[in-house]
Amino acid sequence: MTDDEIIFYKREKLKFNELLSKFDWTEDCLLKEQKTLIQCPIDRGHRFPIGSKHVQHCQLVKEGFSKEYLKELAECEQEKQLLNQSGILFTPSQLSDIVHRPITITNNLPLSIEQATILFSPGERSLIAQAVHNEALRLGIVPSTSHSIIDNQLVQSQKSNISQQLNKLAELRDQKRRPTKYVTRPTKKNFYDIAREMINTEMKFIEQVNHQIDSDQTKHDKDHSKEHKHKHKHRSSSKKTRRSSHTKEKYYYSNSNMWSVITWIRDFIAEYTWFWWSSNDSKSNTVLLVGLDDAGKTTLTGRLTQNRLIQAPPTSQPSKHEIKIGSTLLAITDVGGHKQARRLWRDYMFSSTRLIFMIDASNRQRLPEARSELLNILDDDDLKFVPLLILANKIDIIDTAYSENELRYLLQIEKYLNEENPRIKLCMCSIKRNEGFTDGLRWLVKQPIKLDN
Ligand SMILES: Nc1nc2c(ncn2[C@@H]2O[C@H](COP(=O)(O)OP(=O)(O)OP(=O)(O)O)[C@@H](O)[C@H]2O)c(=O)[nH]1
Ligand SMILES: [Mg+2]
Repeated sequence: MTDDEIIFYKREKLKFNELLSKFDWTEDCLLKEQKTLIQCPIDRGHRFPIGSKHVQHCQLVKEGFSKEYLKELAECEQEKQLLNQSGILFTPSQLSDIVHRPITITNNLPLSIEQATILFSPGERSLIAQAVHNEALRLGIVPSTSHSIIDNQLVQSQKSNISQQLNKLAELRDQKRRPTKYVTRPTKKNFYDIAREMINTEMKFIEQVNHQIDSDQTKHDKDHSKEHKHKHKHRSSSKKTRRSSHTKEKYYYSNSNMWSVITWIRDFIAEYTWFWWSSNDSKSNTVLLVGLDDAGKTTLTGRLTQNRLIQAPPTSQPSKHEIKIGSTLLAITDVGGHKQARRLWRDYMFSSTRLIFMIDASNRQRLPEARSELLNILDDDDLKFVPLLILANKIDIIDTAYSENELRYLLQIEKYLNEENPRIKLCMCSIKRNEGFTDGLRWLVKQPIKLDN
């Protein structure tokens, strides 16, 4: 099987399993236990192994116990009995007092369990059950020593309180973990990288010096011409020129040695290494993967390298991964996305020939932040020839995920996409569901690149 066929097969299998789980089936049920399965008398779509408690659960769900709120079977039975058979009637106004809100129903209690579930929240049901129980005790319908459903409900609500607290603590822990200190791993640089860096730094310095000299000179010229406007009209201009060249010479003199070394290195690289740059495959296929934290970058690298859904902690160090798209080998660097890490993006961009910007399409609050980071890259003149793939991830979260058209508009990337040969591409994807990104990656590797960006 080819890679594509394997991916297709896995994706279809995932969809199939999701479908099965909706009917409470599993693949195992279908393949191995066909003979031992029986049909559910309540819902004909359900099949279940003999001996399981499926029918009772199904009955409870039908009676109005929601699946999420499913309690122990015994507790449900107790609640049903109390509500249905106590014979205790509450008027709507008494009911309003119990649940502390206006009630619109016209008939009196006892409520059937279906009505109770439809009309009242679990908390309110527990208040009603408490009131019914108290009334039953008062009338002597239930013995005072009986184990009440209230106790069960208390236990139930305590259980859910504890799990809520645990969830909150877990959230807090995750929030605290995100802004961890960013540690940069020393990168291995070769001779050419070091030379390039030296040249860039020195050229910037010299440009600054030149700029400073020019602005000093202009200022000085203005003052000077004011002072000697009438007196030394002709002499001043020659002095000015001499002063100017003298100052410049002074600066150049202090840097002249360095300047000549740099010029020599630059010329050397330009003349003798063009072949090396253009033939070096790894250099021409270096991809930088950026995007806000929590967008799913590391999850993508897991998909690409291990072909499975990984759960990674927030990235604290840049990491490099090699993957093959068709016959092309790509070296993808995943630099984290939190604020400290973003400072490094630009450094890495210059040693990369292609970019991937990942967005969490389902996170509406953080879209403006993602847009501003994206536009920073798109508006950077130094990067205007670098092909950029925008992966809008997490479209499986259908409640909040933006559509492609909405994103094109909200990210303000229409103008870049409408160019004749756009250097950017937007792909809607879900790394979790393993879909939507392969086309984008293929497009990215096919883009022509300019090596000396
Ligand atoms: N629902 C959904 N969740 C996803 C998807 N992709 C990634 N996630 C989840 O998003 C969370 C963040 O994923 P990471 O890959 O760690 O995010 P990151 O961009 O590497 O974040 P940093 O390392 O902090 O920059 C994880 O909990 C993933 O399971 C997806 O396609 N759908
Ligand atoms: Mg990460």
